[in-house]
Amino acid sequence: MDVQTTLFGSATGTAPDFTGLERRPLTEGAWVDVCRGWLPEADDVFATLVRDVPWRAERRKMYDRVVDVPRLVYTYMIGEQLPHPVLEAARESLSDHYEPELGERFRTAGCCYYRDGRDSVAWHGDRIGRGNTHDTMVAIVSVGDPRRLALRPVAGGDSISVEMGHGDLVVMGGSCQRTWEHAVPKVASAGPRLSIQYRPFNVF
Ligand SMILES: O=C(O)CCC(=O)C(=O)O
Ligand SMILES: [Fe+2]
Repeated sequence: MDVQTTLFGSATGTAPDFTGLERRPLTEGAWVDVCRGWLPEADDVFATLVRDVPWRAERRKMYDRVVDVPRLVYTYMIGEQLPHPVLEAARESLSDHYEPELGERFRTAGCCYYRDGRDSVAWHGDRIGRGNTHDTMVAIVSVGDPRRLALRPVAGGDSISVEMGHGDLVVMGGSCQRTWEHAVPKVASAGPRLSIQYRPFNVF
C-alpha cells in the first residue's frame, strides 16, 4: 500500500467527494445544494461529538427578542480545533470546492444537538453579520436520525423541504439567508441528530 493512502486513510478516512451533488435553484438568486452520504465515518463522527463537544443550552437573538431554542449547541470559532479529524478534512474539502464561487473559505463550525423530535429551531435566516446584506453560504453536515430542513421565501410563497439524513451535505447559498428563511420543525418522534454548520468569517 502506498504511504500517502495509508496516512490519509488513518487520519481522515476517505476524502469526501462531490459526485452526485445536485443544485436546486430557489427564487431571488437563492439555491440549495444536496449531496447524499457525503461525510466519511459518519457513525464515528456522531459518537465522538455526542461525547466530546461541550454542549450547552442555547439562548439566541431571533426576531429582536432573545428566545430559548430547544436544542444544545457549541460553536467552534476560527482557529479552534474541531472535535473529529474528519470534520477538519470536510471543512477544507468544502472550502476547496466552493471557494471559486464563494470567494473565501469556510472558517467556523456551529454544532447543534437535537436530542429528540421536540428539539427544533424556528424560522430564521442566518443574518447576524454579513448574511444580512451579502450573498454567502452555510454548509450543513448531518449525522444521526434524519430531520427535515424547511425553507420558505421571506416575501411569501410555498415552503419546500429537504431531508437531512446521516452523512448528508446540504448547502444554502446565494441570497438564501436574506431572501429565504429556514427551520428544523419539531416532529412526533425522532432519535438524536447532530448538525455541523460551516460558515465563512462573520456569518452567523
Ligand atoms: O440543524 C440544522 O441543520 C440547521 C441549523 C440552523 O439553521 C442554524 O443553526 O442556523
Ligand atoms: Fe440557520
